[in-house]
Amino acid sequence: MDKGASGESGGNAEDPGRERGWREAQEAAAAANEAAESIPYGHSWPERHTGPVVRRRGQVQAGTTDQRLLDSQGPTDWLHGDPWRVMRIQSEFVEGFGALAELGPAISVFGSARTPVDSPEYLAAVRIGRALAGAGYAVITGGGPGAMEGANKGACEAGGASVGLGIELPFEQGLNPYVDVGINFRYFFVRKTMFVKYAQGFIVLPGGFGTLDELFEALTLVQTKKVTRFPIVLFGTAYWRGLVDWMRDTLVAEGKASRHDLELFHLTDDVDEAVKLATKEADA
Ligand SMILES: C/C(=C\CNc1ncnc2c1ncn2[C@@H]1O[C@H](COP(=O)(O)O)[C@@H](O)[C@H]1O)CO
Repeated sequence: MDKGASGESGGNAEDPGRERGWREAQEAAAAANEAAESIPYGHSWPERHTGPVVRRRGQVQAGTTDQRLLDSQGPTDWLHGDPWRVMRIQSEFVEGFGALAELGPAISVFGSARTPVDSPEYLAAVRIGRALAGAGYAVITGGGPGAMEGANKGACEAGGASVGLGIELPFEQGLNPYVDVGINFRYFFVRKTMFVKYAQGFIVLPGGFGTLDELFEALTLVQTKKVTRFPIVLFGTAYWRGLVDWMRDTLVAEGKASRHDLELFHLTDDVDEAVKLATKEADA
């Protein structure tokens, strides 16, 4: 803001009428300020409302939010504080919702970032992406390499919508070249909301911690009925068998999950079956 244009006081030296009007407005604002801070609503304590926040007694801050915004030239540590982070988090939701709201039916495909390009798993991801595009579904991945890239490649080459929801990581990777709509997120939890909110189901290829995190987030959401009608397909029976056995023989056997929870997901090695299972609720 160019404060010099109207002088340091904020008045207008070339136009005495405007200068007087401005000063009167300032005085009225100051009086209102003071009144709000001293005897509001008949109470005897100072009170100030700033949006939904009420401050009373010693917690009342001087000035108004606008004043603090426009006058501030002080330290910049607020840039790194939580209130500012909340704005960034909010803006990530806004950007994500804005970019994906009109995507149409979609399936999120997860899998290892380390799957080699020349592996059967990469090829399976390509085939899954292609089959989903052929069935009229957009493919949403984490936008990274490996299985994510395979699924985006299949979708992109088949003319489908290929979406990558990237994540800021210490080792910068960038979105894979087959992503046609890409969003880079700072926050995992915002990104995870998008995977669920804009997909009708999940297909999960073999993967590590990141993939397991996404799988168990989805399972928890379905188990707790936070999402309904949301198929989860584990692709690669040999890879997932050990985990499923452990769920049955340990989790369920020791009463940490119900027998019915094992019905919250499907297991297959067949691309067409994976697509059919993942899309069945949306097609129903
Ligand atoms: C590890 C390497 C690159 C990481 N780059 C990633 N880019 C985007 N998304 C990622 C990345 N790494 C993990 N993810 C997310 O987790 C899932 C895969 O994690 P996993 O531990 O490999 O199973 C994946 O679905 C993403 O959403 C260098 O190769």
